[in-house]
Amino acid sequence: MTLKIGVIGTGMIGRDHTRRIQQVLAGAEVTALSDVNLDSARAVQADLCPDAQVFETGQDLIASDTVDAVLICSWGATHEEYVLGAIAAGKPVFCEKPLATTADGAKRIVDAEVAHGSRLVQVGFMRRYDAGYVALKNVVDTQIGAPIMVHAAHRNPTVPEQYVTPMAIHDTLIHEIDVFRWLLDDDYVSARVTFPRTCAASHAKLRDPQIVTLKTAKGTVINTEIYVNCKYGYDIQCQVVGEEGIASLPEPMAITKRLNATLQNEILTDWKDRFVDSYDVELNDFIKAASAGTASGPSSWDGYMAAVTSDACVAAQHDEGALVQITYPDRPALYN
Ligand SMILES: NC(=O)C1=CN([C@@H]2O[C@H](COP(=O)(O)OP(=O)(O)OC[C@H]3O[C@@H](n4cnc5c(N)ncnc54)[C@H](O)[C@@H]3O)[C@@H](O)[C@H]2O)C=CC1
Ligand SMILES: O=C1[C@@H](O)[C@H](O)[C@@H](O)[C@H](O)[C@H]1O
Repeated sequence: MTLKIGVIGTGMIGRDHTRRIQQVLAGAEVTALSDVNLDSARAVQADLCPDAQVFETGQDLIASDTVDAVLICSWGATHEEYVLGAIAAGKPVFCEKPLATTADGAKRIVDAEVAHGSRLVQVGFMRRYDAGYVALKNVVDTQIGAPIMVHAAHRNPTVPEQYVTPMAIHDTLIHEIDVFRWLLDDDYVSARVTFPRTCAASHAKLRDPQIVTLKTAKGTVINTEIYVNCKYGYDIQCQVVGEEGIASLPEPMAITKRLNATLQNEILTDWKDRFVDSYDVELNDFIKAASAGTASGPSSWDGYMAAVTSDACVAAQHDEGALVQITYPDRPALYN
């Protein structure tokens, strides 16, 4: 059976995921598209899936018989209504991060899925599918003893003018927030933010860089530097310090050059290239599970926990150096 997928939001990542489904992955095809900008949906239809139907609204797409499963790639603030719509229709749904822009919104999705009684939602936290993180987790789980500290960095060469201080959490750190819960099999209890001097390349509405310190229930302290005007490249670093040794995330593959009297290794500049393989693997996972009427991978609960933690980090941004406690309800049995 070929899974019929409807894509809501055909901007940058919606187009890229459509390309994946149409040209890279097996077992699914894009049969429907929707975007508030209908021209964008029509352009993706023309370029990648001429047989797909273009719907005026996302809710019409979700209700259509031509759609078995839904991919949500619209702006974050619109995710909640579409995920709730897909759950109400009983259709598996892949939702790009964030699951919702507020913790309350994410909790409404958790409650709806729990009431449905089985998993339908996968959140687009693709780093869990990255070969480097998977290898790192294997070493952390089996070789370096209990983790004590994590030192991490998320650096972008530059960001658009509309990127402001809280986005460093909601848009950027959110990947670390999720991947470290998974890597350490732990939950967070507190957050603290420190701002070094703002770099010259930033602007009045963006304090960049910033350092976020998260503490987990098992006592591990995670320091993550977010620096989105670092200029030199897109660079994701992660080092886990355990009782017996240290394990680091591998660098992406790069040719080492001896050239012009220097030893050189190229550094990527675009996050799309850094995680290109993991996007393929996460969507393949979605297609497999959705074809069986369910979902696997990062869950609504993970999306909710990321939202709760993001809110705490943003509160910590407003009170530099203060320790903000992180609390959440018990995890429903559906997510054990
Ligand atoms: N997992 C990852 O690494 C990444 C995830 N994302 C997430 O994907 C989502 C989309 O990001 P981009 O593609 O970069 O944005 P974008 O702005 O390029 O595309 C978003 C599209 O959604 C459409 N849209 C907005 N409101 C809509 C609505 N109510 N119904 C239907 N369509 C609507 C817009 O017209 C636009 O075409 C965001 O939530 C973002 O955080 C984005 C980049 C990377
Ligand atoms: O989601 C993403 C972007 O929105 C964000 O701005 C980048 O820093 C991330 O690495 C990328 O994966």
